[in-house]
Amino acid sequence: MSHMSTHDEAQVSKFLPSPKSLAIVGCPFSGGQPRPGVDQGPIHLVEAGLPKQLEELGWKVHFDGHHMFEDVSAAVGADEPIGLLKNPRRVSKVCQSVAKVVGDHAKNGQLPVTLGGDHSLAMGTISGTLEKYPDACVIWVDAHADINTAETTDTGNIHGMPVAFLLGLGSKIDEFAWVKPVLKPHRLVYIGLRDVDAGEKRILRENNIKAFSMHEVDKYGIGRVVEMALDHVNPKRDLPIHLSFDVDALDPTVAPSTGTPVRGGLTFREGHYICESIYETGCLVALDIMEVNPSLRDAESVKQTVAVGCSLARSALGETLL
Ligand SMILES: NC(=[NH2+])NCCC[C@H](N)C(=O)O
Ligand SMILES: [Mn+2]
Ligand SMILES: [Mn+2]
Repeated sequence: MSHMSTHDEAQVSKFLPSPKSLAIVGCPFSGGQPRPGVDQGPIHLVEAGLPKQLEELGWKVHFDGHHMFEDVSAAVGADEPIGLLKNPRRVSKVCQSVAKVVGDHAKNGQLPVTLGGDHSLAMGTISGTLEKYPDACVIWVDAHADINTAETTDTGNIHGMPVAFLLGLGSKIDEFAWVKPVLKPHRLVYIGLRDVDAGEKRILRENNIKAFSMHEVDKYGIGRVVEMALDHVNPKRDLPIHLSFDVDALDPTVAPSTGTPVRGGLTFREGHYICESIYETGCLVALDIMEVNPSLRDAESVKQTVAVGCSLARSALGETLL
């Protein structure tokens, strides 16, 4: 049964030194989208006990407070839109500083766990990861593709655009010149998509980007989908993996407190299965948990969404059911 071996073998990391060590990068930032409150996501995740939960999984956990970005905001001042793009300078500066923090942790041999905050932050986290691991692949779990360019965006919300910046798509914007086109289309795969704009569908097609929408999850089941996704970006399971998890990939009944919920999403188990399987590869080098917004919906929904954010992180970092 060697083909079924991974689940019961304690998988050691292929890229991190031991003892295994992670750094929580709390990013209370909401400038990539219009709804206030998503900046409180990381604060709630930490207050719910995430650092201690990860310690209990055997990680040495570094957390020295959230990154407040005050200096950045002060330096930016008034932030007029550039074309349709909202808060462009603030988003750019914050992501640039996140890239530095994440990159430094990665270079120290720590696994950065970035807590959002809105998904524009992934422009920073993935830039940081790729600086240390240039051949890393990205698994993007989301209801949305977040691959709009300055030309295709309808909303101007930059949390719908980070992937385009990382791939170097769309017109160049001076304020984002620090974002290098470090990600290659064949090193990116999506799981969970179900609300993709027309312009984004064209971009996915034209760039041959592999995506497993909810249609494929229904058709093949999550087990096959994760296997096919890994076979696409990491066929030999020898490349580092950056997992960027937007909680709106989950069905709104599972993760209600998020800014752009879309019905028909991943079940609780499907979401956790993705995280568990990626941990089992031994290739995970960075994790993002994004778009928890504790100011949306009722108190019970908030508690549920924060708890699910914590449990996704635990699953990606080694928690098993048995
Ligand atoms: N990270 C997210 N929740 N993104 C939602 C993006 C929605 C839409 N496609 C937009 O560009 O505005
Ligand atoms: Mn999303
Ligand atoms: Mn997203």
